[in-house]
Amino acid sequence: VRRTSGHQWTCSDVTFHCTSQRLCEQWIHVINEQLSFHTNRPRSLLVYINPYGGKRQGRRVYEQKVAPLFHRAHISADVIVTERANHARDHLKTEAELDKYDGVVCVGGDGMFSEILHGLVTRTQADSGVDQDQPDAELVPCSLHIGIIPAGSTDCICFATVGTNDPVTSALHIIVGDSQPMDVCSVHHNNSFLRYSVSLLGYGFYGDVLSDSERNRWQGPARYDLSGVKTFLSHNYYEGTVSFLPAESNKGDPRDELKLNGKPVCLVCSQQGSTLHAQKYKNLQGQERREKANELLVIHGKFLAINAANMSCACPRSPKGLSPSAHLADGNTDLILVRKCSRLDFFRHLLRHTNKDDQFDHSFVEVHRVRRFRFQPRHHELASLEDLSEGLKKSGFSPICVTQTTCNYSTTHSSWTCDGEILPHADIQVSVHRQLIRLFARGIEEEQQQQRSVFEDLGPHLALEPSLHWTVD
Ligand SMILES: CCCCCCCCCCCCC/C=C/[C@@H](O)[C@H](COP(=O)(O)O)NC(=O)CCCCC
Ligand SMILES: Nc1ncnc2c1ncn2[C@@H]1O[C@H](COP(=O)(O)OP(=O)(O)O)[C@@H](O)[C@H]1O
Ligand SMILES: [Ca+2]
Repeated sequence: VRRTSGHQWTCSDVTFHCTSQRLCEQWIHVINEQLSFHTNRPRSLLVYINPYGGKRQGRRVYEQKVAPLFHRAHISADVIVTERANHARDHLKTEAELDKYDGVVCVGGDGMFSEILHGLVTRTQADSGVDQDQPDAELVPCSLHIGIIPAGSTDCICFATVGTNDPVTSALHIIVGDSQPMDVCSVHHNNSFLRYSVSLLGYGFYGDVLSDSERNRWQGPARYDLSGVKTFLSHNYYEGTVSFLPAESNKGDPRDELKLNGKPVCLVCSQQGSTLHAQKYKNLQGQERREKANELLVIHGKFLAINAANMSCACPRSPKGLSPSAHLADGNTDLILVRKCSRLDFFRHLLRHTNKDDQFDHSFVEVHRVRRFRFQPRHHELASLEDLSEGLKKSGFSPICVTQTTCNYSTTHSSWTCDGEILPHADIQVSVHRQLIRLFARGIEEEQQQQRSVFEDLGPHLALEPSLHWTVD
């Protein structure tokens, strides 16, 4: 494996020249033996392909770019091309013989990943007798790793855990057996389970974009641009109450400039992080400790967007993501509240998702790292009445704003987008489950890490004797 630019990996060949046939056979034997010590590397995978994701290239991408690499790496793969939505989820939940596999691979976008996530997590809880309807249930982590071959529209989960949306790079991360733990949010409504989420839970702006874009799915990835512009012009805001349990103090702040975000050595995501915290925590006395651990903060307001980013949500549209310092595996999600503001201010904020400026540095934006939160929309009728009187006061606004204010009367509720799927309820409770799943990935590598050979990362097993004469093509 060779690293190229922009976090991409390619396959590279190494040719060994030996002085005799016997020596050559010895080397082949030793190399195969050493490779067999790499128990992390998968040998058998279950692959689901969504043929309709993104630009409908999933099948071609798998057959032409990924299957030949799996074959070379002696990985066997059982492939299922899905025939309907939720085919992969249902198969994983009830039928799949999971004992036969070292991992599950999805070829598609975030929606397809979400199917695999639901299939595996639900199956694991059912097998372990855990009731996922209980919001405070302690969920059992999944034993199988998940690999993502990006072939969807946004592919944010792949981008934010690998650093690029390239099928060959993802296939190579699977082949070398990389492992990246990931937090999963559970979403409940009135104490009954709705969905799991790993990337963005968005109410208001992003929820509206998703709801609108579903009607134009035939446009492929471009549907988000059209709906993005329409939703921005609508400038709808929504009233409600957000209550949340803040993260423990050692988990950093969403406005930190963290260099180790999501990396294997990241103290916040690793076990050391919890130990550091335990030490600090001991200093709090009994009663005070219990209060601090369960103190809910409550914020009431009118919001253009409420976003819970369980990871950075970096993607090609937003290379740093909605919350650049969010961790992949710290047990928290970053709750971003964008209050009602002018259209121009909201545009400035959105623009910062696409460049290096700090998107939280606005008076109308606040961000909190949280373990749990709840959102309750304001009661429909009350909100309509108040919006009506406010709309009249606003008659000095530009024509487009006046027209839209009229539209706001009927749109007091938005919808939540949950990794690109629309939730049926606005009143939700969300809890983060730390490191519930593991991906075949390693987080986005720093520049220095990228200079290293992937062989160095594989550790001492592949440190070949220097007496061998070899050339690299
Ligand atoms: C002035 C220009 C403003 C442009 C702002 C663009 C900011 C984009 C941030 C996107 C964050 C996306 C987080 C991930 C969401 C995906 O899970 C979801 C489904 O993905 P998939 O199944 O692969 O289609 N995608 C979206 O929600 C798309 C949002 C696009 C909003 C413009
Ligand atoms: N064979 C199929 N036919 C129709 N829909 C499917 C099929 N397989 C999966 N899906 C659904 O397609 C939706 C979008 O899939 P995804 O791969 O995320 O593509 P995109 O990124 O373009 O949204 C998901 O909700 C998934 O459940
Ligand atoms: Ca997290």
